[in-house]
This record gives sequence, structure tokens and C-alpha cells, in this order.
Amino acid sequence: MTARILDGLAAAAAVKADVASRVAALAAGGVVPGLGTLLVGDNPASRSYVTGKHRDTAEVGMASIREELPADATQEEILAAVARLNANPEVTAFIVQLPLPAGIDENAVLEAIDPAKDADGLHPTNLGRLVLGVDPATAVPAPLPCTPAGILELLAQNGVAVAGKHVVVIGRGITVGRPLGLLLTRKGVDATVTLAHSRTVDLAAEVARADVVVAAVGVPHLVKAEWIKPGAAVLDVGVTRVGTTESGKAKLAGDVDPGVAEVARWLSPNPGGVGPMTRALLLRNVVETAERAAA
Ligand SMILES: Nc1nc2c(c(=O)[nH]1)N[C@@H](CN(C=O)c1ccc(C(=O)N[C@@H](CCC(=O)O)C(=O)O)cc1)CN2
Repeated sequence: MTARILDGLAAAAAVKADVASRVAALAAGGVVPGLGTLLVGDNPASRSYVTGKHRDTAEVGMASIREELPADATQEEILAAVARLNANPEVTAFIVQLPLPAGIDENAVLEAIDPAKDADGLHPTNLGRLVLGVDPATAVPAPLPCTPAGILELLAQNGVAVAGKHVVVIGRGITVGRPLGLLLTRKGVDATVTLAHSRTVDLAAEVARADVVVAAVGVPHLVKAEWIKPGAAVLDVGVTRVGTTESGKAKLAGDVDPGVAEVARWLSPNPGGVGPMTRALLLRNVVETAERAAA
């Protein structure tokens, strides 16, 4: 059996089409939503993600506001850039591209974002709302972290159910693993979640019990075909740059061994899976912030 592909480019196109029509409706009322980004340093992956985000905003008719600082920017300079984005009326919502350079207190920077302008759902207030708002029907509206929300959207668009299923998430980082565990265990989503990490004793045994596996650690080809329960859905989220091609392009390796495609029923590839969904859900967060402000 060869896995069916969870095509992130196709699913992201559907989300973007919806966002574009909502942007057009806002524009008819004189509101132009704007995404702001703050990029600090020269990390080529971060630069390429930010460039992609600004290409997306143009595609859906949003404005773009781009702030950049050098790799040796101080904590104070970064906080000042965040304050500028908070105060800029053209910025509906914005992100601080992560990771920040070594030595910068990332949590302090995330806390400095106005929670009403948090496009990533990573401000403590919005993460707190995700924890508190167990029932989405009664929860205070708040942006959801983009990668976890993109994973749920990708599964839903392809009819892959998670309610009552056992999901093993590998990785406990702030942008994927932790918030994904919260999202999957919400009322109405109803998955049973194991959050595995670098100190998990027998990762192979944990993965072998999973109906859905989400690998988000950045260890090339960590998840092996022989670990996978036949019929499971596997989402390859983590990515590592493992060199460059002859033409100078980055060579990427996901967390999932290519042999998994022969065992799993569903496979979200990397690239072309969750990455494009992360970007599409960012646009959705921005348009929803603009809609809330305009209501
Ligand atoms: N502030 C944030 N920082 C980071 C986040 C985040 O959600 N918020 N997540 C990741 C990086 N990320 C978003 O910023 C991201 C990762 C991957 C992609 C993507 O489209 N990937 C493509 C491949 C692109 C390539 O060739 O490199 C794919 O998977 O097909 C978009 C965004 C860490 N930082």
C-alpha cells in the first residue's frame, strides 16, 4: 500500500481563497487588513518563510509591513520594534519570526506583543485562552497557533477523523507540539493525545499505538516505517536543512523516513504538507482579527 498524500498546497489554496473573499468584503467597507512581520538576524530558513508570508499577503489582497533587525540587535531594540508594530495602525496583526538569535529572551518578546494584534496565537493571553476555552463554542475568540490549526484543517479537509483516536505528537515546542496537544483535546475535537519528547523512554512503542502521528522535532528521518501501525496517518512537520543542491537550493529532510509511505494510509509530506498550511492559517488569523475589529 502506498499512502495517500495529505496535500498541503491544495488545502492551503482552499483556505486562501476563503481569506481572499473575506479580505475583499472588508475592503468594500474601507478596511485593508495588514500583516506585520519582524525578522531578526540572517537565518536563511526564517528569511525564506517571511518572504513566503509576504508573497501570500499580496495574493489575498492584504497589506504587508516588514521590520528587520540585524543578528546583533539587542533585547531593547527588538522590544522597540515590537512596540512600533503594536502602534502602527496599518498593522492588523503581526508575528515575530522564531527562533530569535541566541541570548534574546524569546518569551519576553512574545509577551510584549499586543494580544489583540497577535497573528500567531503565541502571546500568553491567547495561549491561556486556548487552555481555558476547552469548549470552542463558549471560548473567547482568540487566534490559534498557525501550525496546529493548519494540521487540524489539513486533516479535516481530507476527511481524516481524530475524535476518539490516539494521536502521538513528537515534540513539545511552543509553535507546534504543546499547542497541538491542547487543540486536539478540546471538546468537539476529542482526540486522546500522547506528547512525546527527547526524554520519552520508548518512542517506537508509543508511535506503534498511534492512529495519527505528528513528528515535529527536526531530527531527519527519525520516524521509521516499522514503527507505524498499518493504516495510520503520519504528518511530517519537522524539517532540517541537510546541505545544498548543485544549483544552490537548500536540501531539506523531514522527520519521517521515506519508507513510511509504504505503511501509512495517509502521509503529509515535507515539503508540501503542513508548511503551506502554517502560512494559510496565519492569513486566516489576520483576516479574523480585522473582522473582529470591524464588527
Ligand atoms: N513566529 C513563528 N515562527 C515560527 C513558526 C510559527 O508558526 N510562528 N513556525 C516555524 C516556521 N514557519 C512559520 O513561520 C514555516 C515553516 C515552513 C513553511 C513552509 O511553507 N514550508 C514549505 C517549504 C519551504 C522551504 O522550501 O523551505 C513546505 O513545507 O512546503 C512556512 C512557514 C518556525 N518559526
